[in-house]
Amino acid sequence: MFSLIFTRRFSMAHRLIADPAGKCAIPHGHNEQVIARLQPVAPQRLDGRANMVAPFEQAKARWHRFVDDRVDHAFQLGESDPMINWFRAHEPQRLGRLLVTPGDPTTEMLAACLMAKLNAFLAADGNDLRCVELTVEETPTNAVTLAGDPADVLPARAGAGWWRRADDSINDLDPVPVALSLAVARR
Ligand SMILES: Nc1nc2c(c(=O)[nH]1)N=C([C@H](O)[C@H](O)COP(=O)(O)OP(=O)(O)OP(=O)(O)O)CN2
Repeated sequence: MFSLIFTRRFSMAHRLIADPAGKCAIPHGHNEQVIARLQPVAPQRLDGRANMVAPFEQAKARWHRFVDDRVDHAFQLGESDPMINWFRAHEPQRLGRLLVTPGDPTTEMLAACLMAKLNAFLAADGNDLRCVELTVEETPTNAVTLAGDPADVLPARAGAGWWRRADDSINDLDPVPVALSLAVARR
């Protein structure tokens, strides 16, 4: 069966606090790549005319828009990271730029959330493609690949978070009242 493979790069920052003594508990950033492998839900022949599984531009447009507009330059934090409350108190207008995960935002967790999100987009668009494998290259020397169903590897308590919704959300934080965020932005 054919696979369509799309790569997008993005910048991010995160910190991993499960090991409070680890070097990764200090916020730091990476320039990463996400590589998605898409396959048709059912095997299909080339039609002998256009001979495409799907036009590249059509298959990747929604996904790359999400990566560019929402994942790029997001700050990734675990749901119980106290820095979330810091943003609530001091920069609520930036809460929407926090990508929040169940537990630490490791490369494994990001791969599972991004793969689930991409499949939510594809299903909602009525697309006959699904992401069957997704790789996040955290650094030029470290990468994580996930194949299969992200629901099988996400923590059992994770439930239905932003990664299951076909929208631009990257967290499930309560929305900040507009008046408050404008007031803080003016400070
Ligand atoms: N299984 C995982 N292990 C680690 C992750 C991860 O997401 N999954 N992440 C990190 C940190 O983000 C760290 O920034 C990267 O770790 P490290 O390999 O130490 O990075 P370096 O670039 O410094 O590696 P060198 O090859 O030694 O230069 C840690 N672990």
